[in-house]
Amino acid sequence: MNSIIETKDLTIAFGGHVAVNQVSVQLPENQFTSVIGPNGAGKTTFFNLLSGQLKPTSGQVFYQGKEITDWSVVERTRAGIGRSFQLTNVFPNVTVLENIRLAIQSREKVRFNLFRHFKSYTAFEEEAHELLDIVLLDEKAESLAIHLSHGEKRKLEIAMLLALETKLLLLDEPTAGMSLEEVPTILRVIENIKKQEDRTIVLIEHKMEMVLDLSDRMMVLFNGELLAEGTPEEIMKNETVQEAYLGGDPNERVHT
Ligand SMILES: Nc1ncnc2c1ncn2[C@@H]1O[C@H](COP(=O)(O)OP(=O)(O)OP(=O)(O)O)[C@@H](O)[C@H]1O
Repeated sequence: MNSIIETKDLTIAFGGHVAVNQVSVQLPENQFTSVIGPNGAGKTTFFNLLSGQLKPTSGQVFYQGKEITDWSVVERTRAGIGRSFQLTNVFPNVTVLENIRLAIQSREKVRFNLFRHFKSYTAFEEEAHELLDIVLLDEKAESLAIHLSHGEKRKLEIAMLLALETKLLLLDEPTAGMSLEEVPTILRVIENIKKQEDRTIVLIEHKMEMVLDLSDRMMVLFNGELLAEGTPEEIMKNETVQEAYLGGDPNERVHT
């Protein structure tokens, strides 16, 4: 199995506090990996190190076999690493469809060269509808982005990542702040993306039970360290994980 991203002894310290401590892990291509761990375990910091928002104190990051430790966020984005952010590139007073179309257009502009023809406006729109279908948002295509619910905004954010042809989607707790009714649909969106070739999802989730069935792999962070990595089954059986994360009770899956 090829790894899309790999870290070697990845470490970052803020002052005296080591937030990510010597994490060495390989995340396989075209799989869905969830990153779990209690508050302050270092999950978001680990993501920031993968996306380039933070530079490590020591250690390395490799993407598709190439070392990218010193690459900027922009370089990583261009290479296909996309981090979900709170809709910083979304135009609130523009329709959902237009937002996606503009993202596709900007992607094509970056790639434009003499040997490639620009896609037509209709082709952009068709692709935008396809992406909205994947994130279960096509019925809101004509709504202004500003009018979307919290959950719908998260879906739009994911569609934007897809529009930019992101290969590695780093999703930081997409279910956070969602209503109970919205949570299952975001999980269905993840299932839809999993069916696509050339997409790898790595997702931070606080509640292990939420992603247990969907995950191909899981990695558990605890106090900045990688406690375990493996299939959900392996993680559930792992005694260190049970003791540290689940308080020693194998039936107690949910961390709150
Ligand atoms: N910029 C920073 N400066 C100082 N300390 C930081 C900084 N960013 C994170 N930390 C600390 O690093 C540790 C890990 O934080 P991080 O946000 O990565 O954890 P987390 O697992 O994502 O937690 P949560 O589930 O609460 O989001 C915490 O103790 C946090 O206070």
